[in-house]
Amino acid sequence: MPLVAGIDSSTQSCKVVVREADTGALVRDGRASHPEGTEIHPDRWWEALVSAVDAAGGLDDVAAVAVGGQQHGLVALDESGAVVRPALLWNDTRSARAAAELTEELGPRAWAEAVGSVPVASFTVTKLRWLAEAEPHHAARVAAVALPHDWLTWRLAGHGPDDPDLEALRTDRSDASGTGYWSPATGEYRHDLLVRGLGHDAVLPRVCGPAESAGTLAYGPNRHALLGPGAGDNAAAALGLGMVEGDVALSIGTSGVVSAVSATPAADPSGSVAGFADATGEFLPLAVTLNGARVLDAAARILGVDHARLAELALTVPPGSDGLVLVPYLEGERTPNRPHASGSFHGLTLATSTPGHLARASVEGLLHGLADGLAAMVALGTRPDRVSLIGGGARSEAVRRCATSVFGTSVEVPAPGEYVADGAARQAAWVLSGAPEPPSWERSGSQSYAAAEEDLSATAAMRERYATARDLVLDRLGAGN
Ligand SMILES: Nc1ncnc2c1ncn2[C@@H]1O[C@H](COP(=O)(O)OP(=O)(O)O)[C@@H](O)[C@H]1O
Ligand SMILES: O=C(CO)[C@@H](O)[C@H](O)COP(=O)(O)O
Repeated sequence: MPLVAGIDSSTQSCKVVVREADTGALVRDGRASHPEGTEIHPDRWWEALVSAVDAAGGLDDVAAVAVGGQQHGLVALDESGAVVRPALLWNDTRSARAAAELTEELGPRAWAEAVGSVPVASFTVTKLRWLAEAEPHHAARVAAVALPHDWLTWRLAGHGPDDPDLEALRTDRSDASGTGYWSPATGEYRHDLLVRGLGHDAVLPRVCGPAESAGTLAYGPNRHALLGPGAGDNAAAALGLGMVEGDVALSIGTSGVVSAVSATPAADPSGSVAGFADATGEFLPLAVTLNGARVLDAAARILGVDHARLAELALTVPPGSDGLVLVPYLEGERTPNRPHASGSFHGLTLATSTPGHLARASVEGLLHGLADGLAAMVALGTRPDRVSLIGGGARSEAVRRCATSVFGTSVEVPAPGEYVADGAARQAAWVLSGAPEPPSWERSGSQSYAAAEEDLSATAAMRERYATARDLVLDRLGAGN
């Protein structure tokens, strides 16, 4: 039976799965860490990919490969195929002023109509404007602009400084829709918006269809495997989960993401919802926070405990943390657009000054950010029939249980796994099959967390208290200068 590989080059690590193309059965997997930071040379991603592939037993026997990846990161290439400067990642907020300028120039409604989203600092077009203003010598050298997954796919096809064919760059609809210069509604690039950011035109990766081959692998001895077009990580996760309309995914990775499959493109002039495309030919409106699982990492660090103990502590305290609220803007925030904000605890009393309260308020704070995102999606027409929790943070028992009270609904927790890498593998199998639909792969082992009566009765008051606290935050010292 042929094998396929799926790769997830995400913010904190690279993960590889090798699966049977027909059944989706897991054959082997591997992972490797990425360095910390919001500015990373793409060579570090390549090195991690090579290590993760080695850990997964190599790619010699696979018939197709696809790459899912963190969205938006700016990979600027010169004429010789060299990377012009380290990539600015989706969670690098230095382009916040450029985002505000660009939004003001056209107006939020025009941006939403043109490209489905109002650009915030995460979007590639704002990073290009920052580059043009702050490092004009680098901007002048830019001959092509790619995203993390486009660049890795290009490298897997054997390109790079030794074979710098910029015209061979490929991407897909889902990741192109996070650039700020591609329209999910028309399926066309807006080179005028690219020029508005960068100051001049550049080669952009050709946008492949959902199951179109992006070329052939040139990695080690394997020169015959097909390359899939890849996808942005959220669209890859949707494919890995087999999401259909009515499914909402809450992903708690480095980012917090609420996403839902839709048959129509979204265009939200308020900027809360990004109107992205998915990896199957449909659309994937989503709302993203900068503060996902790292809020849990920070709370565990403050308390000097590991994740398991953090969860135990959190679950000693009732829903609503007796009024203690964390506004979790530890990295600034993207939804709402507050790139310079810092985090704040509100409602501290002698009674709430306990490790348990701090733990539960931290878990609830990150979930409130996602609940606000879901509310914005619902206002635009999303119908959440089933809510699933994925990403590293979903491994926490406290996240699972607190989610029922913050969201006021039951949640599904799919069996712990690498759904972005799985989605990339499923895309690879789809490309290999040449069929009109992706292969149906069975998924088992979901757990259901039902909302208890006392959880549900706390929801409205908690949401209201969070909404009051949400606006009472200080900017980070020195931020925005
Ligand atoms: N059991 C756990 N409880 C809470 N957080 C966890 C747990 N396991 C992993 N994490 C957190 O999940 C994050 C990594 O999740 P992942 O989805 O792989 O992120 P990304 O895709 O952004 O690289 C890390 O911040 C890590 O600390
Ligand atoms: O910016 C977005 C989507 O718009 C993020 O979802 C990134 O794509 C990073 O994802 P993770 O590494 O947190 O999974």
